[in-house]
Amino acid sequence: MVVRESQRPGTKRSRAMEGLQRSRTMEGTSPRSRSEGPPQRVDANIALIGAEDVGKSALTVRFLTRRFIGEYGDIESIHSHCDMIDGREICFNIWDSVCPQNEGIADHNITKQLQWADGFILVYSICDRSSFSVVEQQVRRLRGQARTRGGPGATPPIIIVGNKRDLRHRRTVSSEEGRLLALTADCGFFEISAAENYHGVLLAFHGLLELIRETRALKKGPAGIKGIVRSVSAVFGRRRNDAKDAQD
Ligand SMILES: Nc1nc2c(ncn2[C@@H]2O[C@H](COP(=O)(O)OP(=O)(O)OP(=O)(O)O)[C@@H](O)[C@H]2O)c(=O)[nH]1
Repeated sequence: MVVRESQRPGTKRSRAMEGLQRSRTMEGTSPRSRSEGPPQRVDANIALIGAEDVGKSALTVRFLTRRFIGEYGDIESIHSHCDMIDGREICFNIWDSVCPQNEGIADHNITKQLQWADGFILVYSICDRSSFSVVEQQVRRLRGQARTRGGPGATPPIIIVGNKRDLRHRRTVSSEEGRLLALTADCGFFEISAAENYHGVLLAFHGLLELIRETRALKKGPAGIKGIVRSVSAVFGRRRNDAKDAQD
């Protein structure tokens, strides 16, 4: 397991941009995926978004370090985590975002995140109804922008996470509401607690990884067929030309 950490404390926003730059570099320098046949390393860029204080950093840190440390204001940032899963090296690049202050910034952020991310984790707190509304808006915004950019089905996979399950006695959003939103928006759904255990957090990240891989495989499908058609045409085109040359 490799966990990369920045060397100095910084604000969450600046740390996110550092992470963005670092993970782009990582993609560009993945040695095996470029030169030695089938790629062994898989990069998965994941953006965590949601309202303030829902536990985005707590979930990120829990996934990266297995620990829950309670306060996340000025800690050193941790953005990338590589692990062997099913015999493959998987590098998670995690963008732990801040909640935008207004609609304009929210739209701008989503545009940038859509360009970068392979998948999204939308987080709300089960004790904070307004954070659930934020997730509803974010799903609409993501779907809307992705449709404009790339047609239907262009949104990267999304997992909705209801966090702070350990505080169920203070719950204001039921599990059914979370599940229903995920069902209607065609997203995965997990209700977990970053504070309580690591396993649920792991399942959510790995669930998203699975969806990212499926999406990539689907994207490759038609291109693969096009590639075969192109090679067949090239071969037959060459044969026709060879035959013509032979006749001349
Ligand atoms: N009880 C409980 N508290 C949690 C859980 N996850 C996070 N917290 C607490 O909620 C507070 C906010 O957590 P953060 O991880 O900083 O939330 P955030 O979404 O990154 O917040 P912003 O950076 O403000 O957007 C902290 O005090 C955490 O300790 C959880 O699963 N259960």
